[in-house]
Amino acid sequence: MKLLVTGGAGYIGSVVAAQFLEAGHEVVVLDDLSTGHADAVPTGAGFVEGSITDAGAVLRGAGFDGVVHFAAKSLVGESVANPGLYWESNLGGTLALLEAMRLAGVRRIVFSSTAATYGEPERTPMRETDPTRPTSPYGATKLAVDTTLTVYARLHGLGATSLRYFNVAGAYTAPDGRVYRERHSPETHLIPNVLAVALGTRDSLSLFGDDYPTPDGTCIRDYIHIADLARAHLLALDACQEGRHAIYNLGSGTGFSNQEVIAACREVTGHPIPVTLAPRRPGDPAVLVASAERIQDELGWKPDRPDLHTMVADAWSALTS
Ligand SMILES: NC(=O)c1ccc[n+]([C@@H]2O[C@H](COP(=O)([O-])OP(=O)(O)OC[C@H]3O[C@@H](n4cnc5c(N)ncnc54)[C@H](O)[C@@H]3O)[C@@H](O)[C@H]2O)c1
Ligand SMILES: O=c1ccn([C@@H]2O[C@H](COP(=O)(O)OP(=O)(O)O[C@H]3O[C@H](CO)[C@H](O)[C@H](O)[C@H]3O)[C@@H](O)[C@H]2O)c(=O)[nH]1
Repeated sequence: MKLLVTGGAGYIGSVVAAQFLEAGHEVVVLDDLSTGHADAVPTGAGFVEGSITDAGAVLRGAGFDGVVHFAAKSLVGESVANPGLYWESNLGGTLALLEAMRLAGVRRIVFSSTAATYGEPERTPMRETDPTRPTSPYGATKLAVDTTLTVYARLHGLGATSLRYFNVAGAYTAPDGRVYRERHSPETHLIPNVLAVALGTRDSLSLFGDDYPTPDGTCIRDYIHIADLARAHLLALDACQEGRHAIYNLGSGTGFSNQEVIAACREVTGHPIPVTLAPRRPGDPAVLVASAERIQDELGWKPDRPDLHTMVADAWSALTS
């Protein structure tokens, strides 16, 4: 297939683009480099520097079979401070992309949705049928795109899949030896921030809260290895059916507390990793753990690397090699 990968210069999009190339597909990356890096675009992919609002010029008459859509603003805190930017980029940008697809006759899309569409969970593990009450504009814009995809599938015959990622971690080494790793600036995610202390680029890890109703008082999250997550996109694109919008959670199904993550990082790096207790971060639910049963049942996906130690070790070796 000939595929457009929006956001393919970012952490997740670059790995998925690499895996699609490995599987023999033709890939063009569309990325405005607002948070991504041109040198993350895999060798062999075409690259257009630009916004998803200009997707029409790329798609028109070019024979694309599908779009894999990662391009988005994705910082919860920034979305609270500047919701307009999130509605404009995430919902407005995606509407422009969907219209460009409709006009160019491109019939399949796989979309990066998020656990943040659910908000505070009513039960654990979380299922796709659970209520969606996002607690941030970021989660709300992603949910609005999910809803729009349902409508485009029903009214315009689009084949759409939303993958609701939980906490993506680790690094990917492609068969050609190239290493893809997380490079956000600012970095808000826990594992890269903990590893930055071991690397010496941060003095200590600010731990946001230790008074949550969990066994050790710190938040619990469901980490999924970037290689496992990326593989799900290939299955999802193959399974897209015109007129149907499917939604799948993507997590490993096991929760680890922030303290357990820090302990795993100490073990992998051999560094004591000093921690400074900080106030809770607004909007952080105590526990987010996925039920990934639906994608296991319907697409046959299951994680090969659910072990937290492996994710941390892969992230660490990508940082230090
Ligand atoms: N990292 C996670 O744990 C996580 C969890 C849930 C969902 N997601 C979603 O996955 C996707 C990828 O996340 P990531 O961690 O790789 O982020 P990232 O910031 O590394 O990648 C996003 C890419 O999109 C590009 N981009 C942003 N807006 C654009 C626009 N308007 N036009 C063209 N390109 C644009 C950026 O330059 C960047 O290369 C996002 O949609 C994010 O919301 C990520
Ligand atoms: O320096 C840090 C960074 C994070 N944390 C804590 O570590 C946990 C995980 O935080 P992350 O920022 O790594 O991940 P989130 O669970 O907040 O968010 C991620 O997963 C969400 C869904 O679960 C959304 O999809 C979101 O886009 C994605 O970044 C939270 O308790 C957070 O407060 C710290 O204590 N210190």
